[in-house]
Amino acid sequence: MSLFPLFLKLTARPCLVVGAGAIAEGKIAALLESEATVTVVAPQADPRVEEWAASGEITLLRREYQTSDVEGMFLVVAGTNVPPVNRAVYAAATERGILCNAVDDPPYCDFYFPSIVRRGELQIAISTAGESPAFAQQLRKELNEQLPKDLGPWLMELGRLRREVTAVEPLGEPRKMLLHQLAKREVCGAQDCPTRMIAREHMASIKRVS
Ligand SMILES: C[C@@]1(CC(=O)O)c2cc3[nH]c(cc4nc(cc5[nH]c(cc(n2)[C@H]1CCC(=O)O)[C@@](C)(CC(=O)O)[C@@H]5CCC(=O)O)C(CC(=O)O)=C4CCC(=O)O)c(CCC(=O)O)c3CC(=O)O
Ligand SMILES: NC(=O)C1=CN([C@@H]2O[C@H](COP(=O)(O)OP(=O)(O)OC[C@H]3O[C@@H](n4cnc5c(N)ncnc54)[C@H](O)[C@@H]3O)[C@@H](O)[C@H]2O)C=CC1
Repeated sequence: MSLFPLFLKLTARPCLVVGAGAIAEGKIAALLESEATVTVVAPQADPRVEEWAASGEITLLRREYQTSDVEGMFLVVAGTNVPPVNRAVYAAATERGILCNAVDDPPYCDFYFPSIVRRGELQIAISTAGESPAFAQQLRKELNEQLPKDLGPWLMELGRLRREVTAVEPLGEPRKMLLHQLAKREVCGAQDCPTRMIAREHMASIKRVS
């Protein structure tokens, strides 16, 4: 199987989660993290899901799923403990061209959830295409141990510098080389960091010329 990897922008996109137990809860948390507009339908909801509903972070429909729930959705996750329900959700979504994941039921998934290592805006998503979710999880833990803890703030600063550079330096080889230089991670303070000094000098020389 050859899966296509991508990172979706879900901000304000309507997403449906069917089920509100332990498994659904993790999916809802991930969708909220991506700023999706989340509707959950389930007769029984775990406490954390009830909290999200009470604080207005999600819309919770306290009843059994019905086919029309998928109407207008961008993405659907079927995470009940009743496989035939999950499969019916998948069928309804598919009929309407909506992507769906029936949790832990690969033939009824248009996409799989990856294992994620995260540092701020940096995300490393691991997929084994369902060959071994346990291995995906173990690799996540290994990478998490190895990656520096402060990569998130460092990347934010790098992004800010990159925007400064791209605002003044036109597209081309010198700009590319400078950005590669900046992206080399040095263990040093922000002010005396050689890559930042290079950037500062370069920006100053651009200003002197113009
Ligand atoms: C295909 C996929 C579809 C999907 O659900 O998206 C799927 C399917 C199945 N998982 C099963 C079992 C387990 N899943 C986990 C854990 C995770 N499973 C996740 C994703 C995926 N799981 C998708 C493929 C991902 C990939 O391989 O790249 C992760 C990465 C993300 C997430 O779930 O959000 C998350 C780790 C997150 C993390 O910690 O980083 C563990 C580990 C544990 O629980 O300790 C076990 C037990 C050990 C084992 O089985 O390996 C079973 C058998 C169920 C049964 O026994 O009946 C099936 C069904 C089947 O294989 O047929
Ligand atoms: N909990 C776990 O650690 C694992 C669970 N799974 C599988 O994931 C699935 C879900 O597990 P849990 O979240 O633990 O189950 P759960 O029992 O905690 O929650 C099930 C949820 O589905 C809802 N539901 C049931 N019928 C429904 C319907 N007709 N319409 C809408 N909602 C409905 C319930 O109200 C409840 O909110 C199960 O198939 C389980 O086998 C797989 C691996 C691990």
